[in-house]
Amino acid sequence: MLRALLGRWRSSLRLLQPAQVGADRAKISVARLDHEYANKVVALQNVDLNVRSGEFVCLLGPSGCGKSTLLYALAGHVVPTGGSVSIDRQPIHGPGPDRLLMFQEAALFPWLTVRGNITFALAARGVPRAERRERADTYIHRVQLGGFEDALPHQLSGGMKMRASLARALAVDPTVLLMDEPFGSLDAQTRIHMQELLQSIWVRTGKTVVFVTHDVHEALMLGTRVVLMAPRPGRVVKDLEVHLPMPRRPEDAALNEMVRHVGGLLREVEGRAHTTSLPAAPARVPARPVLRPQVLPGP
Ligand SMILES: Nc1ncnc2c1ncn2[C@@H]1O[C@H](COP(=O)(O)OP(=O)(O)OP(=O)(O)O)[C@@H](O)[C@H]1O
Repeated sequence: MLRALLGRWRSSLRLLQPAQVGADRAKISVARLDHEYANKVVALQNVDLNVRSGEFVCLLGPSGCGKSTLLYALAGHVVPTGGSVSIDRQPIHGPGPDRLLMFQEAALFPWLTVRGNITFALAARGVPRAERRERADTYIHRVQLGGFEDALPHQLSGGMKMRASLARALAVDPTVLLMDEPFGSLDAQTRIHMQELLQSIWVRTGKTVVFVTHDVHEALMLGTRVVLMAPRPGRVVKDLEVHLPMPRRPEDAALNEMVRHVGGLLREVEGRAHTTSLPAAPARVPARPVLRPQVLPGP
């Protein structure tokens, strides 16, 4: 039984080599990305990442490893100090309507109803008035908020606000959805519920999603890929493809075996980060760090 289980999770998690997702086939292409903040912190160094259309990529790593900086570079809110980011082979020079960034806060206008928040966003994107209400209601139902169309944000729970925010994000139909720990402030049960909801919506829409988290279980519940990052300097250390069928259940045994394994990798990264002595102003590390990936068995 145990052997069968181990066999199942091992064959479901594969180490991905950069060449396996070529830039030519990628929806999002990040090449040799560097970012150094004004205070000399090297948030990202030499990051390569290609994301295929319809992938759900989770950026996982300890605090300070550059997950958000990478996400904001994709959103166009951070202008990297080196390298390039392109979407559909078009270089990114700033924010654009093809990408939508979601945060931990639902960021709803408090004076607008749930429907009003969504129709406002649709108006801002140039959706004709006649279409806005119907489209808003479609997504309100999709996130299971039917009956709350006319509720104001203060009348909603944290999870409901996040569902409203998700409905708004989906209604404007970006090509790429960028999510920065969106469920980080929710209680454990609501968080699981939101993960299940997001999964079912993703299965249905096939959106390209890049999702930042430091929670291994969340990454493996949601991701078709988990990109493990390490800090000082921020970099990618492992790119893992997750072949577990969707929808995934939080209690699934194979998923939880995988969580234990990836959790071990994360602890290794965290351990190394803590033993690294930091100079007061971290200098730029000249070469890409030597990685010794623990190669997982292939298919
Ligand atoms: N605006 C900024 N100015 C200076 N340094 C910054 C700025 N934003 C982030 N940093 C630094 O860059 C590094 C990467 O930060 P980033 O927020 O991208 O990491 P993260 O992995 O998302 O962390 P967390 O999980 O804590 O949000 C950190 O050392 C952080 O202190």
